[in-house]
Amino acid sequence: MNLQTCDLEHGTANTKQLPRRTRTLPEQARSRRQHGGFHRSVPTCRCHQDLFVGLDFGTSGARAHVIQNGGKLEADFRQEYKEGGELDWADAWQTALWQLLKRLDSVDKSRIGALAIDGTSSTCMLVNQDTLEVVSAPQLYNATQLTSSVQAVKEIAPPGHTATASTSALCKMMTWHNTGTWQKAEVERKRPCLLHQADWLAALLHGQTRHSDWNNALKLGFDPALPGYPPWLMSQPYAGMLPRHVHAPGEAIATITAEAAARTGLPADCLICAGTTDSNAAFIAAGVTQPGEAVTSLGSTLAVKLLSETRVDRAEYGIYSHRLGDAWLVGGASNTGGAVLKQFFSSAKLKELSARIDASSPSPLQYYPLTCPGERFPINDPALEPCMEPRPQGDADFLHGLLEGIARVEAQAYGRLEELGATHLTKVVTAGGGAANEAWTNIRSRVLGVPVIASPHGEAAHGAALLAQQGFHEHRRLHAHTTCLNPRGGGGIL
Ligand SMILES: Nc1ncnc2c1ncn2[C@@H]1O[C@H](COP(=O)(O)OP(=O)(O)O)[C@@H](O)[C@H]1O
Ligand SMILES: O=C(CO)[C@H](O)[C@H](O)COP(=O)(O)O
Repeated sequence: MNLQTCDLEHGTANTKQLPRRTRTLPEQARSRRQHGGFHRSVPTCRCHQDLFVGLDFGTSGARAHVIQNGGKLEADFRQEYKEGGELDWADAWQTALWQLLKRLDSVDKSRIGALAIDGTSSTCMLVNQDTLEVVSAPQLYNATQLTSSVQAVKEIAPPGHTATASTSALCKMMTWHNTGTWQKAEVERKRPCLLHQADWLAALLHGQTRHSDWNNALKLGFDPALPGYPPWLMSQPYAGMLPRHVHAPGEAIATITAEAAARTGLPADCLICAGTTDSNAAFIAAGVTQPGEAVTSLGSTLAVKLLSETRVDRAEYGIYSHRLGDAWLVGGASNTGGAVLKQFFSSAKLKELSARIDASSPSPLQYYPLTCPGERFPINDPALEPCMEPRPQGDADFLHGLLEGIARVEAQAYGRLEELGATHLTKVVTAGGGAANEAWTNIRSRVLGVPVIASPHGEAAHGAALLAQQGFHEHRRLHAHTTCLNPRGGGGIL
């Protein structure tokens, strides 16, 4: 496999780093044509800009990583979502965005050259494409759609396409179509369009409303191999709702708007780059480059990504392939994970009980830990019931059963990928909150039968920052002497 790539660490071509991003010239030309090309204005040397920001919007909170050229951590922050009964997710994310950017005050913001955002996959909403106001409540990554919506997608998409999964962004678009949501918004002149969580948060900074990335758009039906939307999707009556410009992750979209620059203190020529999803960002942060190596994101949920020489898309198992440059990240996301543990134990209790577990001995308990009925992968069954009974007397034994149960789901996941033709698993690098648990790491290594290590950079936000760094250097290479400025006083389409 061609791993000739753009080195995420140093922004230069390298033969050992992640796969190089490719965009077809027609697409680039089309993009510029649609936007009348990019504005040449006062040249900015950018040589002073050597810091890059990654923002990760996960399930339990948001994080910011600021890195120096080369990837060394300059600063990092975590921002919990504001508490609230019926959490207004869009408001919670937006609040966390401005809070996180405010906390960058401790950094020399004039040195920040670019920023990228990752979010949870297929989390999306309808927004007003003129004002970015939210038109329909966000549907989260694990929100199972109406059977009628899923059936309608299965009638238009190829068999096994990831968009046919009951939680896909396309099934959410189909729900908004079948319930007349977008049509009603049109009549009310709310100019609706679909954006993913990461797309929308980035749009609040760059002011453009129809942009997404290969990874976020995958479960909407975007085909990263083209790259583009397939004819079966473009012929749908709601095709006009879809993001018009789908970028390779990390590609510079625009410079920050004047309003956002004034609000955040970021420099007027700060590039806002296309983002990705949280588990792809975690993969990038882990620095995995060899086929057969994999990254398990052990956060609120369990998402696995295997660097494979072959693409595998089998929605009946919840399996899909993301593209990263010329490589395929084959995997899926389970509803099991840390959120189940959080139902029973605080992080401190998890540490205390984990230290009492003998990881070398298998737990006799046969659990399938879930917070509620419904599983996406490796079993794609919206009605799958949790199995966490019988509960033993001792909490340490109970936790051992839960950790072992989640490890078995992980092993079943990787086993399924190999059964279906993905590259043989040789090593797992762990990201997310669970990576810190040594006992769990040892349990997982025993159950998986391969070495398991914690990612050197366990936070997805680090991967997003590497994407911003890559986008900055790529943009600088393409526009060595000029910087496009947003017609609204910030940055426009590049
Ligand atoms: N020591 C630990 N052992 C196992 N799981 C842990 C530990 N500490 C935190 N977690 C789990 O990590 C999860 C949070 O990880 P994080 O990567 O922040 O998740 P997300 O981004 O999906 O919200 C929580 O669900 C918590 O249960
Ligand atoms: O479960 C999730 C919530 O954290 C992940 O965002 C998501 O499902 C993983 O999907 P992808 O592989 O497209 O990144």
